[in-house]
Amino acid sequence: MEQTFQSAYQEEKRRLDATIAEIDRQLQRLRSIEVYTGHDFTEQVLEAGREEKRQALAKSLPAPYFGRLDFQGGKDLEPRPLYIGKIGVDHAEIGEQPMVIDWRAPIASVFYSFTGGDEPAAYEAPEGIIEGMVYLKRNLVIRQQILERVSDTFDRSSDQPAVSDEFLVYRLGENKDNKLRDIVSTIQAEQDKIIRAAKNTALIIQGVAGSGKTTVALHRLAYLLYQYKEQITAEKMIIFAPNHMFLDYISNVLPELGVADIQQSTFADWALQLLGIELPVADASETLAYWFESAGGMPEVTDEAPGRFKGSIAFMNMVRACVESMENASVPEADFIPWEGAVLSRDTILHWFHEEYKPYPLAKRKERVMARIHRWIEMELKKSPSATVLKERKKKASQREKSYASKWPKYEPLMLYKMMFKAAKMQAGWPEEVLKPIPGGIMKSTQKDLKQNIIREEDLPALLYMHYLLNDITGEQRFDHIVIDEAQDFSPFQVAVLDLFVKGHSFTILGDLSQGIHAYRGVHVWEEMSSLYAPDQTAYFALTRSYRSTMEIIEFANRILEKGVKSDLLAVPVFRSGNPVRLIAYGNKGQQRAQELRKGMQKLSAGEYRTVAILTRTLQDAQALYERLRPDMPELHLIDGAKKVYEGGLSILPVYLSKGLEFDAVIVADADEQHYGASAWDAKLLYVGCTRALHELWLMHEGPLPDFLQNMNEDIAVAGW
Ligand SMILES: Nc1ncnc2c1ncn2[C@@H]1O[C@H](COP(=O)(O)OP(=O)(O)OP(=O)(O)O)[C@@H](O)[C@H]1O
Repeated sequence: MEQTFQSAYQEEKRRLDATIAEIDRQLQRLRSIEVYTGHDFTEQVLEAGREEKRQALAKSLPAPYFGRLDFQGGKDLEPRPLYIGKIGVDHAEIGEQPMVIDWRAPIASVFYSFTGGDEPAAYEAPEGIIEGMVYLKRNLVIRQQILERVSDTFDRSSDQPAVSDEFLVYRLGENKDNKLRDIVSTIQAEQDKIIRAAKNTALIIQGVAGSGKTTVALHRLAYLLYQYKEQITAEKMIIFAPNHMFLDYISNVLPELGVADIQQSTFADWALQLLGIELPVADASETLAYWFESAGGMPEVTDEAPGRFKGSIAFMNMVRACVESMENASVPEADFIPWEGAVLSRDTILHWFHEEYKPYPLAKRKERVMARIHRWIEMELKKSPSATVLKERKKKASQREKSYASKWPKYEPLMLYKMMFKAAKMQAGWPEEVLKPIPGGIMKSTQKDLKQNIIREEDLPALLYMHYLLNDITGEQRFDHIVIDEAQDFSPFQVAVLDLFVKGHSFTILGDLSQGIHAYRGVHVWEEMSSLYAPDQTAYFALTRSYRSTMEIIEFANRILEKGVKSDLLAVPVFRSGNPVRLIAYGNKGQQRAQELRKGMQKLSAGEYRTVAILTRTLQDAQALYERLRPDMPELHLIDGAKKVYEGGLSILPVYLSKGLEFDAVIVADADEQHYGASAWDAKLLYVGCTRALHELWLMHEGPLPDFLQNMNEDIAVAGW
């Protein structure tokens, strides 16, 4: 065995040395060509191509590839070793197979989709489906040109050929720093299917915590840019994530994959910028405090919660009806009379507005009609009997034209939205039947907000929709692709409105209903989103394997889902065993709480763990504990909603802000009945908290644990330090 390994290592070392020498040779050759700075277009294009190649070669030099696949496909007479890397490198000789194949190339899909067995593997080449046999799948760790590890995931010549998780487990066992990483070397078959799914589909991905949703979505962007390079550009792709800290946390993955310039934003920031509204969105902490910090647990969520109501398709329809009724009431009541004796009848203007310019959006239509009126005036002026009369008429007409235009309503979303909620306007011809279903409480609170120029996040879909109806969005302004992360917190109206801003329903929508702790505004079932599309416009994927945590942590979290959330969306762990979860009762005196948490954190961070977090039930708790712990732990970071950068190291944060992040070790500060009640929502909060841990999870409590944490099997959880 050792001998086989040694010979494999030697073989790969030779191949690596040869590859590096060849890449270096190509790079030196390109660098020796003088950079063209002249004005000849053809030369400029050639120079751009050379520069792109120089950069690609330089980037691939430290670690040209990470995998090898021995594949006999199509007309091959014997298996060919294919080396797969982040960047493809062509052979210097024309006609030779590439030295390194880009991980996104069709043939590389076999490296990911092959799951063992004697059946032929297949991939979709431009010329059709190519079938073949896999003989070897090998993972290689290369750092700074040094071959560090050779690991065979599948070898048909071995006694029991089966695909092993050994290399994946090795990778998952590594500690994490403050940024999410790429996973090109260990993408799993079910993830690869999502990454390579067709562009013009609204993909909805339900994935358990730690199943790689965020990571997969980012790899999908890199894949789309490679596969559809003639049709799409990075600048026209956007990722929506819940907050700036999360965007910072994921900010390394795309550059690692060689992708730049993809837009990344929160929905609110993007919407406000597009609308040209300079007001900030109201601080969400009031809303969060209402739902997360209420003394008696979370208030009941109904469809009349402001976020649920204003996020519904019913509300979208109301907004449309309002804009339509505005259209009918648009044209000023009277005829247009530029001077006594000349009349442009209202009927003619109505005809222009409602018939001739119907294809244009409202704001454009108004512009067109006013321009037409202007042309009509000019024609009429030509009929003037004398220069003096002409002068007089010109002056009058210009004043009356301005005054007529001012009677025309302003087509501006915020103003229209305010009108929609203004009771007085309703009586003055606003379609009452449309507005009647707005629940009284929402009507009142929105009127109050708008009077004070306060816009909340849940108002944004309506404002965007109004913007769309008034101005339309041209093909040029549309995105090529949109990614929505943590989509369970998005509303159907948000997605429906974003659909107007993207070409071909090209979406990656990913989330986890079990982590739906913002259910007062998000979806409760995925059908709320998939029903927006015809069946052939959407596809649904479920990811059930969880890669983040050890088996013990995943099993522990599964029990919370089963018993507390009553969900069957359970996670399947990768075979990576660690320590059992610890359930630790605080010492007798309540004031020892801070000391014991400090002790816990110090124990966990003394070893190899680089990121350790304390998760509290509320922000207030996190702030108070931070103040107590900081004097002895100056390296501790407090994460509140306003934080823009995730620094890693030691953190303290409320559990609801931990969504999307991960830490080597997690301490849940108050996992008792008093802090987490019996509701499914409390269980979801704890589920989110527990699933943040990669290697170690401790739950501290004072008094009894909630029901759903009791009677855990000893293999999964043990009591005490
Ligand atoms: N195929 C894989 N190979 C190696 N690591 C993986 C793989 N898939 C996921 N991971 C790792 O699992 C962890 C979880 O990934 P990610 O954050 O993308 O999951 P998620 O489904 O978005 O999680 P959550 O919903 O819990 O926030 C990350 O550390 C990621 O690197």
